Amino acid sequence: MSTDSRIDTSKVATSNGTTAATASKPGPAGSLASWADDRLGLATAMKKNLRKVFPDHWSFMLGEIALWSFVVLLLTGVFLTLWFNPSMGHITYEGSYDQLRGVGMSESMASTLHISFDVRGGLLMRQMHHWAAAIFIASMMVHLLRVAFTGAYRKPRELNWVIGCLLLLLGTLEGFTGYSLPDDLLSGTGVRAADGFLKATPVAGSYMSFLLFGGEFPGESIIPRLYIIHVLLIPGILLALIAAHMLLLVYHKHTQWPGPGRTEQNVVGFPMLPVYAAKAGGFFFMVFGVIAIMGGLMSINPVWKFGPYDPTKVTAGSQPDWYMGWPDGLLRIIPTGWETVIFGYTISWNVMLPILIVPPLMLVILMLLPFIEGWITGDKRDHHLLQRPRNAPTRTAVMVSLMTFYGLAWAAGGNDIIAIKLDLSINQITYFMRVAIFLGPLLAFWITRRWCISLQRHDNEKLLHGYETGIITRSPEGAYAERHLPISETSAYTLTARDRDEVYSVGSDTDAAGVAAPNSRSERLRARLSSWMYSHNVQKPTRAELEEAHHHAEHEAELQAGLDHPVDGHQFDDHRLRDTDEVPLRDH
Ligand code: HEM
Ligand code: HEM
Repeated sequence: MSTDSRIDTSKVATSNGTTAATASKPGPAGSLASWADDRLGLATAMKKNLRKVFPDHWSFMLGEIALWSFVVLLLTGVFLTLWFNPSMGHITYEGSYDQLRGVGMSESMASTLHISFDVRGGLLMRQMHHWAAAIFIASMMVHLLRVAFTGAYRKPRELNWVIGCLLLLLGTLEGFTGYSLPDDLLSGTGVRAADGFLKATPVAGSYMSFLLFGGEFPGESIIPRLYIIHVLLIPGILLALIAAHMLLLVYHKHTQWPGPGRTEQNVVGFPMLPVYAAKAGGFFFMVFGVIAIMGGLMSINPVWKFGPYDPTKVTAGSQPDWYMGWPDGLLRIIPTGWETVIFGYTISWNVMLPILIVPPLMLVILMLLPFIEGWITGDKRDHHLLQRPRNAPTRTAVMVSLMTFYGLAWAAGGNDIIAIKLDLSINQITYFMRVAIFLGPLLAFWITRRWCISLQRHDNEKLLHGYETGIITRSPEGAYAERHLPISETSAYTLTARDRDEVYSVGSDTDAAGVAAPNSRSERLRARLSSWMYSHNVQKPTRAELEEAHHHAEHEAELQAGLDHPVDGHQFDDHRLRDTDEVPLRDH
């Protein structure tokens, strides 16, 4: 309190252009704060933001895991730079790891071994860095799914979604450049694959490879270059984008789940200070702690077992880091020999499709999702209340379909491991995957959509007839019936807190003078997509239906009078439900 009022007073003094002394004499911290505020004017902004309210839900911590694991990456990464030597200069290893003594290797590999065996806490830092990288990218992906499945990417958060997609891309590249640095057999195999992918680019491929490697592969420049990309270029861009991501988050305010008292206009939650800051701070230490335990107890990337890179060797069962697995999987199942020769240039479809075409296409599709959805629905309203996945069956199904494609491609990346563990032929796995990668996503789409629609139907059942109690009663006529009791007020609110779907329809194709309306073809497409998107969705019951069900329930209760639990007739009272007949404002 006292700091607040002091900051306030000094602000007034500055804006009046006077240097009048403040009412009470500030302590050293207060003076410093006033001094800084006179020059930076941060007090007003800080005051507003410290009172900022954040809604609470477990799924909102996924973005935080990404944030805190990134901080761990920065901290451990800086430690590693103190000892890591990004040089391809050739030396003979003479360090303390017995089995590799006398073996020729690059200085970067030798320094990685040095960090692992001779630097105090070095192996812990390396392993923490590597585990943090795996967790960073995993948490980003699950966070992305949370955002997509709840419709949080709708207006006005589309740009933050796009920034998120860029973060995912850069995070993946950062991971790849990172595990290429030690120059062990596994990382060298990855770099050689990257060289092959570059060279598969039509026309410019060999020039690009020559530029990146500073001549023929592997050359002497690649590790120092990847090092600068890894410790300076990408972290710099990541930091800037994460800052933009957070600023937009504060500007838009966080979304919230619908519930009593929560509207599109307010945010219900805890203030930044003291509650949210304490929770977030505590959560940082938990993420740090988990990564430290993993780094301390679980071995990851034991480069001394792989040995130094040698272009003539590839270990059996080499696997990239998990997030690189899916393009590798596509590469493993694509039929070989798909090539076209045009004007003497070879176009290698078998490399281009799985690496240069499909993954970038997936990224573009991902980035465009909110824009495509917004265009089809014609919905231009701001959305701050989240949707349950079942209430957007087509969106949910599209996401599950994309996940299935990703999952199958990822599993194909481990075809050798699956073959060994399950004692299968690698060819059988390859043939299976070639079919599954097309059929799986379609099937997943269909099942998910039907599943969501069934859940919607189930919700309506609960609203109209209450929940099944499991109590079976027998009427005087001998008929058996299950007792239904009304659901709780909060559940009733949650189930009705959604808008009706409005199918987009095209007006007349021609105007009064018979002139074709502009874009009528695209408008027709939009209307068709919109009706496909919403078809079969179950809309929430109307007020009339609810009242009808309510009277029916009361009637039943009267009939069953004398039973020990009277049926609560107030389930559908007005104040307990969101107005079910509310028609959302729509601006096409
Ligand atoms: C470096 C990686 C990332 C960090 C550190 C990060 C961090 C965060 C945090 C802390 C939040 C608020 C808490 C929460 O909703 O979980 C958030 C929200 C958000 N993030 Fe991320 N995120 C990252 C990547 C992504 C990705 C990959 C996407 C999607 C492609 C994304 C899209 C969003 C959106 C749209 C919101 C607003 C959600 C809402 O208000 O409900 N972010 N992010
Ligand atoms: C999103 C951020 C980052 C990711 C995903 C990431 C990922 C990785 C990975 C997977 C490795 C291989 C580790 C191993 O040897 O097992 C690595 C190595 C390394 N990283 Fe990072 N890193 C990130 C940020 C940073 C930053 C900010 C720095 C330094 C400022 C840094 C410095 C290093 C160094 C020096 C190595 C080589 C040391 C070694 O391999 O033992 N990293 N990184």
